[in-house]
Amino acid sequence: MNERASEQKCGFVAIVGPPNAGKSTLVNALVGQKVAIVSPKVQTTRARLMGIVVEDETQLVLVDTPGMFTPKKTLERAMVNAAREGAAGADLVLLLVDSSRGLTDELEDMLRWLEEIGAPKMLVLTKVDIAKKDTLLLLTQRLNRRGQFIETFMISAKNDDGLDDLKETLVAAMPRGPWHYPEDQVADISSRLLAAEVTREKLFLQLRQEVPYASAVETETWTETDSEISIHQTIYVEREGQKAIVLGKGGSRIKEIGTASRTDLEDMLGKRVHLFLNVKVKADWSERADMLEAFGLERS
Ligand SMILES: Nc1nc2c(ncn2[C@@H]2O[C@H](COP(=O)(O)OP(=O)(O)OP(=O)(O)O)[C@@H](O)[C@H]2O)c(=O)[nH]1
Repeated sequence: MNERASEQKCGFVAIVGPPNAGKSTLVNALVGQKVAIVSPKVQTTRARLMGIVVEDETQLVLVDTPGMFTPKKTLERAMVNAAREGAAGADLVLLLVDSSRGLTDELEDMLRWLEEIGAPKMLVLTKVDIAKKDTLLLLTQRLNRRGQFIETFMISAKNDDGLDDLKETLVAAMPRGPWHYPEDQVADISSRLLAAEVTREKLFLQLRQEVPYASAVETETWTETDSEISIHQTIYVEREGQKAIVLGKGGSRIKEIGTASRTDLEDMLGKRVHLFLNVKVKADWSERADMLEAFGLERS
């Protein structure tokens, strides 16, 4: 422990909210680099990921949770559990609500769910850059009427609006205590898992309809020198037809996915990356405990 340890503050902030509310985008913006994957499709985030922010003597551990929804399959149950665990152990819970969308049934379910969580809660209205003023004000009023939130913020992660204020408030709310992570650590998932998530983000960005939801990515090997990293990943899909879609005509789609993922990985890792992608059909991957564990999720 260093001599500043007695002045240190550290706490966990759970980021919860309906699918697509902008949770991962906020985590990345506060951390200042990409630690969570983002796409316009709902349910992109599957595991519980942590982003770590240091501000003077305070370490904020942001727990990015999957968007909550009604689970049907094993994979979905594991995602909902990951969100619940993230909120249960937190010092503070931020409910993120897409302010361009208004009050939805999904949000109502979530408000009821939050009532059972003991930690103090703050409301964060996201995407104010695309919200209508009337919708925003009405939504704020209706959500605050329930008396659950100790503070309300309006932010646009896209325009960097309201983020400093939010960060300052979070820092002030953290309890005294030693840091949980080394000073230079920005995420608590392994590089292998993060690399798999980056490729999965490209599947979400480049493929339509059900294919991204039927896909999972595993990093199989990782070989690193001072200047280069060789990564082999397997993309699992559920059916032959989906494999053909991921590969594309003459392998063109998988090539594009690989290039996009490699470019991001090189930026994130600061080294030259050689990325090798392989596609396999495994019909039941989302029901198999061993596979969910390999993708950073535990079975419910
Ligand atoms: N206009 C605008 N779009 C935003 C903003 N923040 C996030 N988005 C977009 O909203 C979409 C969803 O963002 P994510 O950060 O993936 O949302 P999420 O809540 O983590 O989603 P799940 O993984 O489904 O739980 C993406 O297309 C983002 O680019 C914002 O401040 N303004």
